[in-house]
Amino acid sequence: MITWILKGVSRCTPHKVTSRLLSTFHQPDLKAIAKELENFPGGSIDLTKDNETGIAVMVINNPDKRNSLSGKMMVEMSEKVDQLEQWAQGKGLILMGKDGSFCSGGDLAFVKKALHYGAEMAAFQHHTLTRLHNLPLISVALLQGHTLGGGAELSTACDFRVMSTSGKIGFVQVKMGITTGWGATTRLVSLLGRKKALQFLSSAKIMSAQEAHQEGLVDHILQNSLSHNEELEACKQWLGLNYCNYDSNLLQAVKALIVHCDSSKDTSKSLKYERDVFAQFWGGPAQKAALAAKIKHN
Ligand SMILES: CC[C@@H](C(=O)O)C(=O)SCCNC(=O)CCNC(=O)[C@H](O)C(C)(C)COP(=O)(O)OP(=O)(O)OC[C@H]1O[C@@H](n2cnc3c(N)ncnc32)[C@H](O)[C@@H]1OP(=O)(O)O
Repeated sequence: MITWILKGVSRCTPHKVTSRLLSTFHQPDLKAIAKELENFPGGSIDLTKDNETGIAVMVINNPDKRNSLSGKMMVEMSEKVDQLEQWAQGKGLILMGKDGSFCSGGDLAFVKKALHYGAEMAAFQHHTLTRLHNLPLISVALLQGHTLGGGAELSTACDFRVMSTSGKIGFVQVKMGITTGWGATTRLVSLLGRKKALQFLSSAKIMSAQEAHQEGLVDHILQNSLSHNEELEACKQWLGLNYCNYDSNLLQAVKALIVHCDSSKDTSKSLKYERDVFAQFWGGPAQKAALAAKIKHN
């Protein structure tokens, strides 16, 4: 079982909203969690770095399951973020899914087997996605096809979101009987303010590209009728021409400055609160009912 360094209190009964639980866990043992997550196989996270353009592409590769994330993929994403943190020539990053879908959230096969494991998984994802968000690279999520649940959460860990005309995005967590587990509430409030975060998260509304653009969640909509590969090229151009024109040292300094100035509002408390609330609903009756209902969000 997983090692946690607990501060004073022991782990409480899940699914009860108690203020006691909200201050339970501290300092998760991420190595131990990674070892456990690796037991949930499927898919991969693939990274290519182009030293000439300074643009890397990270691909969420699990197309048979609409690029949902297995435990193993969560670990691989963390390892790829390690590599990007060390990339001296880097300027930009595109995060995308394989074969025309961005990401449909957690792999439901993993979710069903990991219903005892929400707090650990959320702690691991918070650590990875905070580091992704804070990379010294200008990051864009290329949203093709569906971006759902945890996938929508992933997209908020990038600096920008570029979407296909036919793309759809929805924070469907409440429909799945849970709250956000991968840090999207904290990031959405900071990105778009309380009102919009509340609208997205409480309605579970699935937005078209036009709607998401109007709401300010999506920064750019790609031209219609491009192939998946052409959309990637168009996204690279959008990123390259707008934001990657200058020397990598300078651009990395600009991004690091922004992260530094922004970290004056430390998100660690808010993320911790977010994962404590998530852990109370994860594995609870509402989630079990949603899983049994085999909901499709298209
Ligand atoms: C743990 C994080 C948590 C969070 O914090 O939010 C989550 O993310 S919970 C997961 C939320 N996501 C879902 O509930 C997705 C459910 N799936 C759908 O809504 C639809 O499948 C789709 C994503 C809209 C795609 O629809 P469509 O294009 O019509 O294709 P299919 O429905 O036929 O899907 C193809 C294939 O892919 C499987 N699939 C899709 N998403 C997942 C997933 N998240 N986990 C596992 N498998 C997934 C789907 O079951 C199909 O498989 P087969 O039936 O075997 O072909």
